[in-house]
Amino acid sequence: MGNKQTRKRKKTLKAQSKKNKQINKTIKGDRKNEANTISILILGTGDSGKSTLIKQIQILYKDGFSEFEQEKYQKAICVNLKNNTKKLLQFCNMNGIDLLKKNRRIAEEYLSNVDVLNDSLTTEIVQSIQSLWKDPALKSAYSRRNEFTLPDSANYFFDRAGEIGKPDYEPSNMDILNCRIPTVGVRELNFSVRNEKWRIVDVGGQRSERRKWIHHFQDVDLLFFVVAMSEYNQKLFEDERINRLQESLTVFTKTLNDEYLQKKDCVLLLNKVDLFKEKLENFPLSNYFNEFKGENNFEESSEFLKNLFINSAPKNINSIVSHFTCGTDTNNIKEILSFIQNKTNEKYVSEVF
Ligand SMILES: Nc1nc2c(ncn2[C@@H]2O[C@H](COP(=O)(O)OP(=O)(O)OP(=O)(O)O)[C@@H](O)[C@H]2O)c(=O)[nH]1
Ligand SMILES: [Mg+2]
Repeated sequence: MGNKQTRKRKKTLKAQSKKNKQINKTIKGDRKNEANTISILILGTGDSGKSTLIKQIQILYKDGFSEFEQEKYQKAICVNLKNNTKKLLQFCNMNGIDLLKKNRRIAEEYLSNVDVLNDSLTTEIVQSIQSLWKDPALKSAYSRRNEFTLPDSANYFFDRAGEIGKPDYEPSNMDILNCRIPTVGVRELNFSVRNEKWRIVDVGGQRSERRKWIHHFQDVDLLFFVVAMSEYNQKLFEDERINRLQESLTVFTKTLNDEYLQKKDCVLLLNKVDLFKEKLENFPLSNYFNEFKGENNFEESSEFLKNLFINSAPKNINSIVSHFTCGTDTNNIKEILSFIQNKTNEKYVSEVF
């Protein structure tokens, strides 16, 4: 009896020890993988283009977007389209911008009847949106969008309202890149380039999200800081008294001063270069930044903003390089990521691998 029990115990112990060995092997494997992975953390204020970069990585180095994601973006695109129409109409009302006579009733009905979140995008709603978007009043409100909060891609979707309203509409990659969904929480993406492993972490950039950033500082190899250059004439969504680019600069300096980020390498992505170029024609940079004394052209204005950030970078970081980017342009992002990957590999491959 006693012998039988002892044999049973020995068998259990042996099985346990085998299991422990397996667990240790897995942990060791994970650690090895971790050590071989280059970790990037993307920071920047809300709406600067951080998640758009993650979407580009999905397109470039993964299999694009899953069915679940496509459905999520399709819903968001419809809600944003309805909501942005409402925002433009409200701005017209508040600022005494008169619509064409034929659109006044459409606008009234839209404002009182359309439930942005719950109504589906019917043919009738699409027709109203198309008619309103053609109205010079809405175009005028759109050109003054720096006075209120409207996603940068609103016009892209207004122009595609007919397509979006079709029952079999499926968002293209370009639609998804342009779709705005503010990030809440954290998203991590692992990907490989030429057999090298990378991990990229995307966080929310709005004020309420920033206190979560610190939890991700410790394991960073490379920091991306994204700035929307085109924000120079916009007010902050969270506090309309504050210039958005000024907020970005404050966050940049304060964050890079953190003790955990000392001696880190930073890539400054000066994003939304397309919108920046477009805006300069009507909104010279000197109207918003008194210190800028240059000519109102892209070269001098962009150089000023670049230096504003580079010169404000704390001395304790290891290195900082900058790139002008257009987050929605896949080729542009591919080129810049390849450049960064080559440079980073030169540094980290010898250290990490
Ligand atoms: N025109 C243009 N639009 C851009 C560019 N980069 C990003 N966008 C758009 O800007 C909007 C905001 O981009 P996101 O990537 O969601 O911004 P984010 O930094 O992740 O914002 P949070 O999640 O709130 O922190 C989206 O509608 C993008 O399509 C760009 O270079 N040019
Ligand atoms: Mg985001």
